[in-house]
Order: sequence, then structure tokens, then C-alpha cells
Amino acid sequence: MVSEFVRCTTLSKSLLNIFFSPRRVRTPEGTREQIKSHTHFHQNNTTNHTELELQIQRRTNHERTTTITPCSIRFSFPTPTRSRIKLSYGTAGFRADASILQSTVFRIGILAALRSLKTGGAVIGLMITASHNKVSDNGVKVADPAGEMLTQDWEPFADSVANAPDPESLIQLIADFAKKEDIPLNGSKGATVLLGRDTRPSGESLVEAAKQGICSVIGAVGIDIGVVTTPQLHWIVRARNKDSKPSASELDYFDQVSTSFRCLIDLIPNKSQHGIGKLIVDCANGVGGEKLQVLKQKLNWSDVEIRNSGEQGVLNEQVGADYVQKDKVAPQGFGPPDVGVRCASLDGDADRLVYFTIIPNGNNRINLVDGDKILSLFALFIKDQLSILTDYTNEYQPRVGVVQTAYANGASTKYLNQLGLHVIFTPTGVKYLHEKAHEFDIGIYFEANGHGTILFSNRFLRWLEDKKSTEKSLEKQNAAMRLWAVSKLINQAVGDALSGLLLVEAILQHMGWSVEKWNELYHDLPSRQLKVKVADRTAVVTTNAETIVEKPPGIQEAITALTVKYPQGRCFVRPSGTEDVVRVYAEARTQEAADELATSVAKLVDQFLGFHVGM
Ligand SMILES: CC(=O)N[C@H]1[C@@H](OP(=O)(O)O)O[C@H](CO)[C@@H](O)[C@@H]1O
Ligand SMILES: [Mg+2]
Repeated sequence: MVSEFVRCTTLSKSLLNIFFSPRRVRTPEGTREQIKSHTHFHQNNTTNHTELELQIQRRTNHERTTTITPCSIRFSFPTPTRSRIKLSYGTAGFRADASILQSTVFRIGILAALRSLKTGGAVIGLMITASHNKVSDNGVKVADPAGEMLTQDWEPFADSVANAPDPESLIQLIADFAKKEDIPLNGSKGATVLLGRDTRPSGESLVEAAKQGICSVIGAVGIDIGVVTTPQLHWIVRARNKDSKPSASELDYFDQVSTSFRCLIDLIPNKSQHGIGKLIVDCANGVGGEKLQVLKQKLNWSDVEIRNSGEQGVLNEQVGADYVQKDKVAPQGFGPPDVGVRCASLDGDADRLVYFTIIPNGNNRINLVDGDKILSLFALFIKDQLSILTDYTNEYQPRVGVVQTAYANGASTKYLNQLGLHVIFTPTGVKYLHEKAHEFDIGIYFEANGHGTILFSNRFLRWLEDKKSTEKSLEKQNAAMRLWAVSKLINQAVGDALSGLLLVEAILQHMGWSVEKWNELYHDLPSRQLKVKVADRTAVVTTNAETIVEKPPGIQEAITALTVKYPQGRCFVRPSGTEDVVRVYAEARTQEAADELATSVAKLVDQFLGFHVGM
């Protein structure tokens, strides 16, 4: 028996092709090879390589005689290191310390390629980011053909793939899943995965790992689009599939958002009276800085100042939307000279947006204008435009829905209800909000932390198109044009800080409102959020959009008993989907009361489940 030895630099194309390609292979020398028997895996712990053996029958045709030579080929490749930490796809993909993610990302590359095959060769997105988390972390998430989050049906498979204990079980898992899902692995179909990353230093090598994973599926190609914001990647994926623009790029994104922004500005009545002054944007030392710079130039927008764009500071360190929203303080690089100026903060991958102003002599404290208030501004504007456009005589009444989570400030929900809007709650995580928002003609969703967008149904867009051209009254025509421009400006795939920021700016200019006027829409109830480290956060099971704890038994009664002591008190606890903690949220009439309620409930969680309480 002939034995050959091939040392691969990685578990990659050559190896997996053998698995997934047709069992008969014609080699360039004119011989035919047929894989006869199963594979044998061997983990060589000294070299940290995995060895794989295939039994092959080689048929060589020569002058009408066929010689059959049994042989074996041994492959050796570095064992993808898998951390002992159990990874969970969670609400935002896999996130962990970047040093342990190489193998996970490789595997998710395979998954993304399979997803493309499953969806008939549609373009799938793969984003390397850990959003607002620290710079040494990283993560990976997958975007489906419509640019939305990976379908929830595939999450269990993503978990199993990421946690497969060794290459053998990984390959088995993939083979079983492909069979179950009827995914062709014989190279008869093409697959495309678009790869993007944020500015984290670990991003480049993780993109390489993802590419290796993608290429190990026969017929799959990975296209690297470099450093982009998370929403840009989702937008491009959607444009390539849904909008039939197979070559859609970042440039198209910039063109579309800037054109629709200009359109909204051009439609402002009595524009000259509406100067709203300067805007300063904190870009979390992340990818948003360079992208906003492009928009600033494209729009010739002199009234915007870009700060924390990453030249000096550390990503997300005392900067960015998450820090500003959770700690309610000004980000680094902002201070007393900025009092009275409208300020905004993006997060590290630019899918969250909050606004704020600095409190004079307030020791770095701010007036926060959070996702709930952005949602309220958008809802108000949409409602105004719709009321210009429709009246009760219209046979078609677009259904508007507003989607929030339990973290939405109670005052915002009350305000939205007063506007006559239909408000629905979902569990935390944009995939839930996004899904719910799709049920309406206009679905507006936001998390308090600043992630959100507005979704428009096809039916509504068709109706709007008709109104734009057939409406006789100029006022109505303009309202239709404004709504149309909003649908082009605001990202239809995911929450997007850059397009959200442009929409806020356009609406404030339209209304002629200062940020203070906007903030006066309603007054937030004081709130406090805490994190509790516990032994096992999955021991907490919630229901009713995460507002009630079902397990462990008894804890909900104790939380309720504490909450009722505080006027306008509201409190809930839930396990985080992205961190190993249980989160506590409390709201009450005064800040002291909210702090006290949150602290006592955190202690309760600690008593029931944990080891210690921390911020
Ligand atoms: C209280 C809070 O801000 N939770 C965030 C956070 O989820 P947790 O499941 O709470 O860790 O990260 C998610 C992903 O970015 C985001 O969707 C969500 O709103
Ligand atoms: Mg983010």
C-alpha cells in the first residue's frame, strides 16, 4: 500500500474538499481516485496537529488495463484551538476575548458558506466585531440575505459548531446538518460570503480565519470588504440580494444616505429660520469616525465636529454610546467648553446612537437623550407626515407600530401611548424587536441604549410611490416625498448610528428644534442599571418580555415586595445575553429611590444565586 503525507498549513480547502467533494476524483495525471473507507483522526498533542487518514483506491488506466492501487493519504493540520469556555450565539453573535476566537471564527466561516448554499447562493454577511466591548474582545456574527440577523433557526447549529470538541465531531456535525437541511456540498452550487470588520487590531487575523472556513466549503468564496461599520455590512448584503445590486458597495451606501438626507433638508419649509447650530460627535475611537468623515465631506457639512475618531484614544474606553448611556457621564474629550452644544455618541461599531448635552458645572454629568427619545422623535415626525397624507376617508390606513423592551423608560412608553401609538414589548435583543417591527406597515423600534431603526413594508412603499406622483396637493406630495426619503435614509437591515444621526439632524432642522426642546418631549423617570455576577446566569428564567422571573422560585415575589415600596417603582432582572452576568434595572420617582431599589434587588439576586454584587 502506498502512503502519502500532506502537511496542510491549516484545516482548509484541500482537506475539506476531499470530504465534501464527490467521492470520485480525477487527478491531473489521468488517474481516478475513489475514497474507500472512513477517516481516521489522530490528535498529536506534541506537535499540536491533527492527523487525518483517508483510504483511497487509485485506478490508473494504461493501454486498456486498469491498475488499482490501494493507498492512504495522511493529512496533518494545526488543531484549531477551542477554548473550554462554552460559547453561545446569544443576542449578538459570539463574543469573547479575541485570543480564543480563531477557531470559532473559522467554524462560523463554514456556517456562513453553508447558509449561502442553503439560501440558493444568496450573499451572506460575516462581521467581525465586539461592538461596545473592550478592545481586547472580538466577536463574529452572521447576516442573512435580507441583511438581517442570522435566522434564529440556525442558532442552535451555530452553538454546536462553535462548541464541537474536536475536528472529527465538527466535520460530523456539518455533514449531518447539511444532510438534514439538504445543503448541496458537492460544489454544484456557488456560495458567497461578504466579510467586514471593525477597527479592532485582532480583526484582520480573524477575517483570515473566517476566509479559511468559507473556502473549506467547495464552491464558496469570501469577499473581504475591509473595515466597515456593522450596519454598512448588513446594508451591502441586503442591497446585493434584495435590491438586485450585485456589486453594491460602501460607496452606494454613502450615496444613498447622503442623497436622501439632502432630499429631507430640501423639503424643509422656511429653511432659513431653522438653523440649529453645531453638532459634536463622539465616535468611541471606533470605525464610525472615518465613516462620518466621509459623510461630512460628501454633504459639505461644516457644522459637525468629529471627536474620538480613534487616532489617539482606546476603543470604547470611557467613550462611546454604551458608556455615555449606562454611566450618564460625558465621554473623554468632552468638557465645560461644550456646554450648550448638541452632542452625540456612537458605539464602537456604529450601530448605536445617543445624544446628550453637558450640564453646566455638573462635574461631567450630562442630560442624556437616549434611544427612547430618538424613537419618540422619529415616531412624532412619521405621525405628522402621515396625518398630512391620510385622513379617515382613505381606504388604506397604514398600521404604525412602536416596539420597545423592558429597558425603555416608563415615561417614554407613556408619551408614545399618549400620541395614540400602538406600543409592543419584546425581550431584549434587536432580533426580537426587528422581527416584531416587521408586522407593521411602519414599524419603529429602539432599545434604550440607542440601537434601532424604522422598517417599511413593501405595501406601504408601493402606496407611497403612487402618492408621490398622483397627489395633487403640494403639501401631501411633500409629505409623501419625506416619508420616501426616510425609507431610503434609515437602514432597513439593522439599527445604524450614522443614518440614524442624519435622520435626527434632518428632523430637528425640519422642526427648528434645539436638543433641549427635543429633550422636553417628556421627562425620564430616574433609573439605575446594575450587574450581578452569579454562579450560573441561566438559572434565571423570565417571562412576559423579561419583566417577570419564573425561576428560581420565590425571587419574583421578593422583587415585587421591594418594588411596591417605591412610588412609580418598576424593577426587573434578567440574564444578560452577551455577558456572564444578571442585569438589574430599576426605575422610581427619584434617583435615590431608583438607586436604592436596584441595589436591594441586586443583593437579592446575589442571595438567591450569586457570589458577589458589583457595578
Ligand atoms: C441592557 C442592554 O443594554 N442590553 C444590551 C446587551 O444585551 P444583554 O443581553 O443585556 O447583554 O447587548 C445587546 C447586543 O448589543 C443589546 O441588544 C442589548 O440591548
Ligand atoms: Mg454595536
